[in-house]
Amino acid sequence: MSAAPKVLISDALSPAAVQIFKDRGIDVDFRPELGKDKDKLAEIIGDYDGLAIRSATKVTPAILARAERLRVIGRAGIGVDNVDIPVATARGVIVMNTPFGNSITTAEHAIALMFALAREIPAADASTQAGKWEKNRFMGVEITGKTLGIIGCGNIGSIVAERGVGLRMKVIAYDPFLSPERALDLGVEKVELDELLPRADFITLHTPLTDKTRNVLSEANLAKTKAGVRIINCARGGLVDEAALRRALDGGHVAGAAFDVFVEEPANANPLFGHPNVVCTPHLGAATSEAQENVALQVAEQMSEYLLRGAIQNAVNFPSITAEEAPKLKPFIALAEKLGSFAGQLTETGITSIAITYEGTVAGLKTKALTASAIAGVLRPMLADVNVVSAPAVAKERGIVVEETIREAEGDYDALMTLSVTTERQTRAISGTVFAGGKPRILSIKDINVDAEFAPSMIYVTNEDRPGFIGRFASALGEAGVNIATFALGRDAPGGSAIALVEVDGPVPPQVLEAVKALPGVKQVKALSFT
Ligand SMILES: NC(=O)c1ccc[n+]([C@@H]2O[C@H](COP(=O)([O-])OP(=O)(O)OC[C@H]3O[C@@H](n4cnc5c(N)ncnc54)[C@H](O)[C@@H]3O)[C@@H](O)[C@H]2O)c1
Ligand SMILES: O=C(O)[C@H](O)COP(=O)(O)O
Repeated sequence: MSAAPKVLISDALSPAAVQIFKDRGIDVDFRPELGKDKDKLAEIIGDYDGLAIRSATKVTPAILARAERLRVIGRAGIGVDNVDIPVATARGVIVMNTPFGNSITTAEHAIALMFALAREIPAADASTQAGKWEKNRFMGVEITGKTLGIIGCGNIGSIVAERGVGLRMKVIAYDPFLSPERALDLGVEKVELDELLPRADFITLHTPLTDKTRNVLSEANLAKTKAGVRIINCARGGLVDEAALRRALDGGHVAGAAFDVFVEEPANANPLFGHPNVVCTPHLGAATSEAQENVALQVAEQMSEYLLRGAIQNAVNFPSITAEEAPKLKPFIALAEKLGSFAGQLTETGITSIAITYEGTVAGLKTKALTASAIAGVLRPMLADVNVVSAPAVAKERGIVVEETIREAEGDYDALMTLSVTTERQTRAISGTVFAGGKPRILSIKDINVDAEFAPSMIYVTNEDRPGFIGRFASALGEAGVNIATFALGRDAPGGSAIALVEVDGPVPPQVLEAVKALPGVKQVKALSFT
């Protein structure tokens, strides 16, 4: 029996996660202090199959380089900007998050910060508790009837929008991906950024930090805002130019700012600190017991399902596969991998494209996962480290075009998969199916029908279809002491091109291949191996 998978929790997750892992039979180490100790994390990460994190753990290329066993990173929360996704993907590590578990809590924090700004609650609280009773110092603004401008109206932005509507605000939103129907449903007016900036009394940000959203509130855009605007950022540091915002606050154009997230975190110093109209919290957006319980339970379940059953949910670098789909996919993943491996082992020049056609029942499965497996199979003979997660990215990086076609069953088989690999010299196609019992089977090679199973040790021969070849071929193997286990033959036409696919017991010595190659009519000979 193989050893139980091992998971490291390197961030302050709810202990509920530990219990889930234990209940599922997974070994778990709860070391929340490691999120801040990258050297120690690098030292021990090589022992783990899974890593569960929040935002304190930075999963850098240096950490990933030491993570030899790592199969999955689970983010108990939404933002995965603390994980180097391309490097994780290239190393075949699934990265999953919990996209909804803390949305309500974070939206509530944005609303709480909006009220804190409108009524200067933190400053009034400090003054009152200092015994000052400054009743005339704090003059707030009403929320009702004000315009709330939302930048990024996804999960959290939408909840903020609903709350804003409930507070009798006029809600406008800038989000290129917000459909007019969804805006109507939410009671939100969809606007362009240049319209939102001068209209909003309160602006709240709810986009991820990307190259497009970085500094969305730049100096120039801050200058376009309405005088007296109040700005709330509960999404990510870097969406607002902090230094420019400080100048706008000092100059009085911006009336207040409430920030939960900062360019540098932990934010021990920041340009916004010390301004009387600034309210700050230390990245508390997701910090409620409800949200933390939600994300911890969810991430532990998702990681366990992947490590134990191969089910993939909420991965940011691989298509989802449910626990029900995983066993149905398994034999086709093996078929895709083996078809790819067949083509990959025969390929000697640069690959320009890989095309996969799915016919019949297999077309209804998660073909993206099958395609990824086929690509991994093609590339592995050349790049040993590639796996099903990293393969699509590796192919893209190498300029290999990947095409997927899905169609109804046309031939004799309920499910048929055909893989064509085009190189600088030729296109080679191979088809297969899965027989009862889950066994992958080859059905045709280069449009020639051949019926064979994949075996650990095989010899593939293409030759001219002439009398006497089979006898000479079998004798060559027999004389070299190579025992034939199964023998599959095919040809396109009498006297045309023929194929022999032979399963042998044990590895094939190179001199045997040479001897076969020297037989009359032989065009190509190759030893293949399928594990
Ligand atoms: N402060 C916290 O503790 C906390 C907690 C949870 C989430 N967050 C952060 O909140 C952010 C939003 O989370 P979500 O769950 O709503 O994500 P989401 O993916 O559901 O929504 C993001 C929205 O931003 C939109 N968007 C993308 N690029 C845009 C652009 N250039 N301009 C305008 N809109 C754009 C998208 O279309 C999408 O609708 C994430 O960055 C997340 O990490 C912070
Ligand atoms: O993206 C998120 O989910 C939030 O930023 C929460 O981060 P945290 O888990 O570190 O509180």
